[in-house]
Amino acid sequence: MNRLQDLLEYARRKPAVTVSVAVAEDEDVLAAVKEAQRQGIAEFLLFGNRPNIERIARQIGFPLNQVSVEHVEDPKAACLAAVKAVREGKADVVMKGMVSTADFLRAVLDKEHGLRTGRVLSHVAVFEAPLADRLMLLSDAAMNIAPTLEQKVHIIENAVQVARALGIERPKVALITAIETVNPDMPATTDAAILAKMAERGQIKGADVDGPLALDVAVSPEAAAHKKVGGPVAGFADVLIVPNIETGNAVYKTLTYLAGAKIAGILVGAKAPVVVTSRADTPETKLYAIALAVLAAERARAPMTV
Ligand SMILES: CCCC(=O)OP(=O)(O)O
Repeated sequence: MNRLQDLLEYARRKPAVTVSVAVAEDEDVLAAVKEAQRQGIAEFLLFGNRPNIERIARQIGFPLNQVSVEHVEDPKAACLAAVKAVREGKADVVMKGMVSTADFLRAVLDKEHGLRTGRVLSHVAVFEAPLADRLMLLSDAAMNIAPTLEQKVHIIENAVQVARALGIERPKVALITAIETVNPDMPATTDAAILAKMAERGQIKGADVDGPLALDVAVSPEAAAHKKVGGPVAGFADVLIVPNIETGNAVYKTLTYLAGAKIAGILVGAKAPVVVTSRADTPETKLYAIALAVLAAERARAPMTV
């Protein structure tokens, strides 16, 4: 797959999954739901304020006759109800609606009703940037605040799993930092060097992993040549692993708002795929994220070993 459009086409060919949406009372969320349903990608269970959902649906010309709507007034309770629908087997995927990521994730991580597996959960965004010739991945923009070295191993593994599901056989993973040398005053560079060595020694499998690499060197062969940085990843990274949530979230939103990129984001490592986009993302972005969740749900049924 080279374009997010390919992802949509893939999802259209698969049997529709059921998506439970937490706090669905939002025009862009419902526009994405409407389009995903029209394209036969997914069916929906909506949780949230029913009168508001019905009003917005009317405004955008979306008859709700094929959608289940459950009235849950309180947004946090709506998140929990949407997550529980997955736990109870009524839905295959849960999706964040018009609610903060923190409130939504609290429900996903709920000890009793949540979707924890014991694995590290991480956010993986797939993006199509106007100046790139391929799909690339970014992690983690939304879940892990300041991951430890061990958590970074799992973040890489989760991203590699998604990359391979997209058809990137052996992803090139760049560990993003500010510089290309190890500086003990910059812990992200020492972590990157350790992770690169771990991959070299087979402790991280299925990918070429290199770092520390600054973003320009990771994605631009010209920048890599100019700075004389070699290696299997420099200039051709498929996956960008950032050191913390601030970097990830800022890159995600820079791609969206300043670079004109298309983007799709989900959480990996839970019992089921979890669609996590920004509240301000467009219906198109939310639709791509649903399609990515379809791919992840499909792969969960027939897992690939990394
Ligand atoms: C993947 C981005 C998550 C995020 O930042 O969500 P909000 O913009 O809704 O806070």
